[in-house]
Amino acid sequence: MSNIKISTKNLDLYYGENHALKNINMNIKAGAITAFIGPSGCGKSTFLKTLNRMNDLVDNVKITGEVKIDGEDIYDPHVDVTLLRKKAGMVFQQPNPFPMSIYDNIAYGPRIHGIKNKAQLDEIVETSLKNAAIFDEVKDRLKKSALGLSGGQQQRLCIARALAVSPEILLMDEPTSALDPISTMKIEDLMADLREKYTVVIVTHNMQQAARISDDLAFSLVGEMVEFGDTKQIFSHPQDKRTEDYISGRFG
Ligand SMILES: Nc1ncnc2c1ncn2[C@@H]1O[C@H](COP(=O)(O)OP(=O)(O)OP(=O)(O)O)[C@@H](O)[C@H]1O
Repeated sequence: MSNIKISTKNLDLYYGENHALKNINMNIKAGAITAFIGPSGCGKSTFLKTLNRMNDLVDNVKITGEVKIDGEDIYDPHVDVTLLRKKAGMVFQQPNPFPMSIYDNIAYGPRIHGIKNKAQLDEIVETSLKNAAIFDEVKDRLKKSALGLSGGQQQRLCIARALAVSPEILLMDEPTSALDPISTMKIEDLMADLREKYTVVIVTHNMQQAARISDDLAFSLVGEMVEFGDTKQIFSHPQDKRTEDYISGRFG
């Protein structure tokens, strides 16, 4: 069990009357890529957001059960949510760079966490951009606006921004769905590089992408986790007829 980074037990989430997550029990491995697939509205994004308490920001949410990261209950009242979100960073579907320079986008998080030294910030900016495989494309324009980058570049910048605060977990909500195939490939290559160093949890509508990049796969339907396990195993021998129907395109 020592390589389990995130675990949920009897996790239920309600938006008002809407029972959006139903008794989710799973163990997410450290240093692996875990992908979530399932039809629109089945609760993939909701689940992802329970892992760094982004749902706290939504009115009328009720969460019961347990979510643990490194064995610690993240819903314990003593948890520092800012530190939790530093540990579990998020990348969204639409690239969302801040309206500021490329450099400042990356330095923003470290500055908030108290790093003021210029040399140290320079180092973090360069390393983060390199780790997100975008440094060479932007190194001569670090002081220019991030909004001048292409969509694919903006998304890699957002990944660099997430990496800049030294997270342990990356939560990625359909990170390539707004991107062209070449940018998608670059992000997939990047995720392969990030594997092992980070625990990556990704929501994707792209079944081929899930098959290509993930180690473990979860398939959900209307809030229920239908099947969860080794990606290759699920694609070759799904245990549940509903999973089989979904991955073979006979569903929805
Ligand atoms: N902020 C919210 N307030 C109320 N209900 C919500 C909220 N966010 C999501 N829901 C509801 O919870 C359910 C799950 O939504 P969620 O966005 O998690 O699904 P999803 O699987 O990520 O969908 P998609 O693939 O379309 O992004 C849906 O019924 C949705 O309408």
